[in-house]
Amino acid sequence: MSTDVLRITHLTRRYGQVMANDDISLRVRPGEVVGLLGHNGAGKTTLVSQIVGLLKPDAGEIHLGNTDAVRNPAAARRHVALQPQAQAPIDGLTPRAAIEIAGRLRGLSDRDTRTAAQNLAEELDIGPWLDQRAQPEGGGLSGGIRRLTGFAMAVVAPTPLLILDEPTNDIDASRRRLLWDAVRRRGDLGSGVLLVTHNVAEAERIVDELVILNRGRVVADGSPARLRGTQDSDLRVELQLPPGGADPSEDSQCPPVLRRVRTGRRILLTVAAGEAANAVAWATAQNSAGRIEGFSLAPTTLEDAYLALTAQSARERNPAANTNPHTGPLEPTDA
Ligand SMILES: Nc1ncnc2c1ncn2[C@@H]1O[C@H](COP(=O)(O)OP(=O)(O)OP(=O)(O)O)[C@@H](O)[C@H]1O
Repeated sequence: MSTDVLRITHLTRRYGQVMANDDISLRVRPGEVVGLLGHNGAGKTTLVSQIVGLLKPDAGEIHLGNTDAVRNPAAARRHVALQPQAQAPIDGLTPRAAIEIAGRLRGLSDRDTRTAAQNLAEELDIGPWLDQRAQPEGGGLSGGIRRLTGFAMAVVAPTPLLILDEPTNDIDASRRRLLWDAVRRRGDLGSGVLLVTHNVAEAERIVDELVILNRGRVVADGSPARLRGTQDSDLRVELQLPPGGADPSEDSQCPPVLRRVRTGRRILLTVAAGEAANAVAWATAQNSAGRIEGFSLAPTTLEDAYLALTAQSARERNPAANTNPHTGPLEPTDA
């Protein structure tokens, strides 16, 4: 008997010549928030579609609890709630009606549904719009309120597995924070959560584990601290190059660099905390000499590691390539 709410083993799915999912294995345990990160076209939606039974794998297994989701998708769907990347089709409804309909479809009583809708409106701060009707072509309600309503529809009745596909799209900064807290709370209340996102920096705060997909493959997985791969005290020096500028951090005067990633005209250097003063002095000199347009110093984040990992994977697959679909032009050089 498995205790995992989701277990995927050696999952493979092609579209013609495109290997959309290539031998993917991952698991989500009860109470765990697992972030699934990847560039556009990395294979995230293909993976989610197979978990919820909308697409058949070419090979591999998917289990939701002890239910084989490939053989028995209808039974598996009872274990999972999904907030898809597309906006929920709620035109003609108020958020309250949409959330209550979702609750009833999930088997809640009328009374429990009403209470759940009210509580979610408070948790997500959408009370003022709860009885405002969504109109066609985006009228009546903003994209952010529609997105939050979609989240509320997915979580109105707890499920063992919750899948959220880019849940923060369109949402303003203050409500985004409420939403991240609400996602974390679903994990703390016992659901396993698979969180699909591009937002590496914000996801880092709330996930227990991360799986990084690159061109259909898992290129790294583990806790944010492990994937960051640096000491908590390490610092990031970000350099902004002038148009056509060369990377000045290759010169011998630059303090020792633990990791170096270039995305377009932006260069991210990871340096040890003890090198902070040297790094500032060196960057100030580069700035005065016009080799960079500006710089900043900040703690390292998972984004630095993510960019380095996906760049490394792209380089291994195609040593001649100089681009990465996530970041655009990229010339990574890991120190
Ligand atoms: N119906 C389809 N027919 C052919 N190719 C497809 C189809 N759906 C997806 N693909 C291809 O499969 C790969 C994975 O796509 P997928 O939509 O799963 O990526 P994604 O990580 O969800 O991207 P995004 O972040 O842009 O939503 C891409 O190369 C995409 O072009």
